[in-house]
Amino acid sequence: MAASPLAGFPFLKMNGLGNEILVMDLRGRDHIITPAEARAIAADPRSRFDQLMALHDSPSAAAFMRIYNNDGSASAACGNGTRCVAWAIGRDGGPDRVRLETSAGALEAQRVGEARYTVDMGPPRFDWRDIPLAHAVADPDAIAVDLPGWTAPGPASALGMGNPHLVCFVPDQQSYDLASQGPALERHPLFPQRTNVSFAQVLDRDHILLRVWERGAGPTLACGTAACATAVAAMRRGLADREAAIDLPGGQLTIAWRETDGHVLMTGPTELEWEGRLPDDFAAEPAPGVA
Ligand SMILES: N[C@H](CCC[C@H](N)C(=O)O)C(=O)O
Repeated sequence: MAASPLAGFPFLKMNGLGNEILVMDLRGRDHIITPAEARAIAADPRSRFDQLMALHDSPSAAAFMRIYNNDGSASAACGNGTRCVAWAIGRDGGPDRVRLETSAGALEAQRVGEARYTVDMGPPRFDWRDIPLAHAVADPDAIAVDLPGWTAPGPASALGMGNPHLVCFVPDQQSYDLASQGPALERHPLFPQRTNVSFAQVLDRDHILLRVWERGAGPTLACGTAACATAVAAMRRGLADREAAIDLPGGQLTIAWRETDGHVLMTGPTELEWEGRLPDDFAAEPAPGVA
């Protein structure tokens, strides 16, 4: 098997509140990581990730980001990963403010501490075609998500942050096991591209407990776009003010839904764990019939 153009390629192993992020800078290269390569990289404990952030050349930003889940699927948004990319571009005297392009639009990240960033994640998407949903719904905040043998705690919210989100509000996290319902809800027929699944417990108008089953990655310690989606859904329901602290298993994000332009601002930390290289004999055999 021919050596992959990724053989020996460097990476940064980072995390955003424990959400495991790999950053690979492919700017100046013309290789686009395939789903099979992403899965092979994730399968190696030395380069494991929840999401892989691949940086490519952009005419209008520091980089265009291709985002991969560890199942090889693509996403147009990753909040924790975006903070990590901003740190990587800004390290060693780089810029404190970084513009990044994605297939869902441009993002601006601003350093607000040594390894802490505020990212303008853009506006939430409520139109069914932008989330996306399989069809129009009467009320995106009244989605019935009962499953065989499981009664949802109430009507859920469907919205997008460049990626799809289903937010279920629960009276207490202890009595709802996300791991048992996550896989089915991720594949809820209303979501043609699957969805990220959030169980949110509103503690106060500025404080929400959140657990997330991520599309293409399963349970993670934190999910930035889910924190954005959950905060917006709570605000739309009148359960939270325009800024809230979101407590995830990995730590806390602050989310603000700005009145002036409707953009969602996410603030949180980044962490560099190690710098590594893919094996010199790295190769990924695509699954038969799959790219
Ligand atoms: N699993 C998500 C992408 C990563 C989102 C999450 N890690 C974040 O920090 O926003 C999706 O397929 O839409």
